[in-house]
Amino acid sequence: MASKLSCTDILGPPGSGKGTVCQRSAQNFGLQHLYSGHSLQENIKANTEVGDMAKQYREKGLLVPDHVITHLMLSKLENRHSQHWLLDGFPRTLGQAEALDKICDLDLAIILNIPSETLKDRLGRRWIHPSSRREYNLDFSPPHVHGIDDIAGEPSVQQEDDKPEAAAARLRQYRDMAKPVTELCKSRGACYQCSGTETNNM
Ligand SMILES: Nc1nc2c(ncn2[C@@H]2O[C@H](COP(=O)(O)OP(=O)(O)O)[C@@H](O)[C@H]2O)c(=O)[nH]1
Ligand SMILES: Nc1ncnc2c1ncn2[C@@H]1O[C@H](COP(=O)(O)OP(=O)(O)O)[C@@H](O)[C@H]1O
Repeated sequence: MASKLSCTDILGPPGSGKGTVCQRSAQNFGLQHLYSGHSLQENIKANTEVGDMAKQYREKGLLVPDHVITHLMLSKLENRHSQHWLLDGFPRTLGQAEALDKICDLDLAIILNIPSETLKDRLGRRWIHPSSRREYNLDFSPPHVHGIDDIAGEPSVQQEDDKPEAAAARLRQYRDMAKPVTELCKSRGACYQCSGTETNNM
């Protein structure tokens, strides 16, 4: 039987800094960063069937159905078997975690615990250049000119699901879904919990 994949998982609510931590870790340790939000965004851009469906869920701040995201993510993981993966945004439900568990040995789960007021504040200040997905934060990593992407010189925008109502729905959903996922990850590998309000100090 083929050996299982090897992966590290970064878990946390929307705005907790998963993407920021993953970008730094992928660069510093040569890991392959796989980000579920980005994979869905690629499909939205390419107008695929998955993309059309994902767009509707995203705009309301809802998770896309398990079978859709699981199929998308597992097919990417299985394509590059020799790689050590750094997973960002997946799994988010127990169903996703169980599907991943069948093909992947979890080396480490890093869980980001950030106070909800900080999360709301960060999401409200996150702006994105749509075509490159470059991210800015009005305090933490501001662009040179407000609302303009530093490299393309084009407008950056606030995503629909970072606006207050959708962001609040996403945070509520995370609270409802996260516990069994973190419990499964804890039972499988080393688990490191980071708490605080500053990514640079975690
Ligand atoms: N003020 C502040 N903003 C941060 C910090 N760490 C990350 N951010 C910003 O908060 C937002 C959410 O971070 P991100 O890495 O995208 O989180 P994710 O949604 O969990 O992937 C982004 O706009 C980041 O630039 C921090 O320590 N302080
Ligand atoms: N593992 C997942 N399961 C279901 N939906 C997902 C998953 N990952 C991303 N999504 C969808 O994409 C949206 C944006 O996710 P993401 O870009 O990871 O946001 P954030 O960085 O704010 O946590 C989610 O609100 C959800 O609709």
